[in-house]
Amino acid sequence: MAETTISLNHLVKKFGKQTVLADINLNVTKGEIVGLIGPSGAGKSTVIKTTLGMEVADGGKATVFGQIMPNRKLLSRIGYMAQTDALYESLSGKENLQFYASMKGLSKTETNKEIAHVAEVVSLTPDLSKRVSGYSGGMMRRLSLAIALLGSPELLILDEPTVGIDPALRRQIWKELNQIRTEGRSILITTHVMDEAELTSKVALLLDGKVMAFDTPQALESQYQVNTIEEVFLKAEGVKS
Ligand SMILES: Nc1ncnc2c1ncn2[C@@H]1O[C@H](COP(=O)(O)OP(=O)(O)OP(=O)(O)O)[C@@H](O)[C@H]1O
Repeated sequence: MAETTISLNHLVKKFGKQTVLADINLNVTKGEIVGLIGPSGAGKSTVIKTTLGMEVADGGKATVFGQIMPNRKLLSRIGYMAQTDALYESLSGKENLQFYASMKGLSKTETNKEIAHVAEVVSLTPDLSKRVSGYSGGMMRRLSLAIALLGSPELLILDEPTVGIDPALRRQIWKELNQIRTEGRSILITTHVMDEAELTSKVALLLDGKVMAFDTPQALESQYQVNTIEEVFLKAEGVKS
């Protein structure tokens, strides 16, 4: 059986009186890209934050690499890209990467090699010496993604990594994500871009605080008798109301 990287069992999360996650069950196995989709406000970021232990669950269990989260020791094995960028704007792109590489414990040689690679993946090589305060929103997203990729983590958790990124570069980034998958590493990714959901190993559709559907894109399309994940999404939402 494939090794489980993330396992969410009956996860519950409330904010005050609002139950955002009612009963989340989801597994991500080694070498798999799992796409988390759902309407705005469905709780995708909350799933991610609870998985990482940044939010404390009100019920259920989140394990990563077989260990209950939060667990600080595991964080060095996880590359996380949040929806909001955590960048040092007075530093250059390269200095930001160097800072995060040192946080991840990379050696000087590894740091140089890794920075060259991740900057290339997100097409930031010519802009690395510029201060981040002069970056566009899309460039900041790309730098955040490059930081998450640093050190080849076994697990990547990416919250809408391709927002504000043009189609050609998006394609290049997905090429890298596929490469990561073939290396046996795992990815949990949220997206609003349904074309991207088609590229995942499995799609989890989040509705009403639950995972309403979880399967390969092809299986979901045949189950809902449609041709695209976008139609699955619309049909699932329609069935709800
Ligand atoms: N820290 C918080 N305190 C109170 N409410 C919160 C908090 N974080 C999230 N929520 C609420 O939980 C719900 C789910 O938010 P979340 O950001 O997880 O949704 P999402 O599916 O990621 O949305 P989007 O696609 O728009 O990014 C929303 O109603 C939001 O207002």
